[in-house]
Amino acid sequence: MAALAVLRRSAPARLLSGTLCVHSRVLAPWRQYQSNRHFSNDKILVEMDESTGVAVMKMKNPPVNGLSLELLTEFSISLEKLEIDRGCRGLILTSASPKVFSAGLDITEMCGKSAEHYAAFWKAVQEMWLKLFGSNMVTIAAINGSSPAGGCLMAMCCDYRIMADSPKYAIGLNETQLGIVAPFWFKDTMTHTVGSRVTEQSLQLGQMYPAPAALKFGLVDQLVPEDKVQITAAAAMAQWLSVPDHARQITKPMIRKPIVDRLVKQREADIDNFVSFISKESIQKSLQAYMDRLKQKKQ
Ligand SMILES: CCCCC/C=C/C(=O)SCCNC(=O)CCNC(=O)[C@H](O)C(C)(C)COP(=O)(O)OP(=O)(O)OC[C@H]1O[C@@H](n2cnc3c(N)ncnc32)[C@H](O)[C@@H]1OP(=O)(O)O
Repeated sequence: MAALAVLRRSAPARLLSGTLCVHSRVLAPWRQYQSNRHFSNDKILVEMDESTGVAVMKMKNPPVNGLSLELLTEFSISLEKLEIDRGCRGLILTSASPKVFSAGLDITEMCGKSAEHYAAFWKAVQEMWLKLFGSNMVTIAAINGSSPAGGCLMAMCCDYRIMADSPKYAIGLNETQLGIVAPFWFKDTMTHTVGSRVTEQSLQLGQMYPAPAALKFGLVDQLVPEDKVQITAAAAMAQWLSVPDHARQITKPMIRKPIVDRLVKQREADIDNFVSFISKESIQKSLQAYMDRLKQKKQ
């Protein structure tokens, strides 16, 4: 079954055998979507180039692309659509806002809300991670601005990261600076990207790295001038897509599946941990103080 799934993604419909072409008729509803070159909802815009099989997904939640429940939900639905679309082989993830890729989780979703809300929010964060980190497609992050915490997580989920070459833009998992703790799967994702030693230090210090520093230890793979980020991502994607899909798609989970499985096994416990941690009065105070500091910075 797994091999069939891989084959179904890797071969364009016209190259498939009779049996699989019958499947394409069964899947008529998404073929309707396939004919659209663009689809968008409030927070996510997708532009699909059917000639290359590459979708560009833009987060659009101004001013800073905070990962709200709404954005995360739309993100997962959009990614799911692309994942089952046999015409789509690659995803470029970027921001519709200049200067910020994503400010990470929307802190207002974690302040002064009910336990039910926190649980729903955290489930959506998990879902985003499971879908993006576990994607069968080639995923490239075109990081066109700052990318703290959850924004960095999203970028690290991708197969390749291209960032705007400016010391004004920083990336990293800064959770401890907010008085909160990145969960084990954020840590696993960073370890997967840059190794244990850098992760240990970065996570404890909640360190944000200007783009040039991030390149030095492999948190990002390539820096290019800000106005070249998208075109470079498209070129890198073409290179990744020159590898036969079936071989690449069997290789990727050899490394990622054990990491995905760790969260899958502990999803409910991880939600309970988050809800109990974030509901603590001391944590709420800490987040509120951080939000106040962000606002004061402007005055
Ligand atoms: C407990 C379990 C672990 C949970 C794991 C948590 C993961 C996370 O992702 S927590 C979020 C961490 N994110 C940050 O620390 C980013 C904070 N933001 C910034 O550093 C900056 O905003 C920036 C570099 C992303 C952009 O800077 P700039 O262009 O100068 O924009 P402003 O700082 O003026 O922000 C504009 C506006 O947006 C509000 N805001 C910024 N970040 C967030 C956020 N993450 N959530 C909610 N709101 C955010 C900021 O307060 C400003 O609001 P107004 O003053 O009302 O305009």
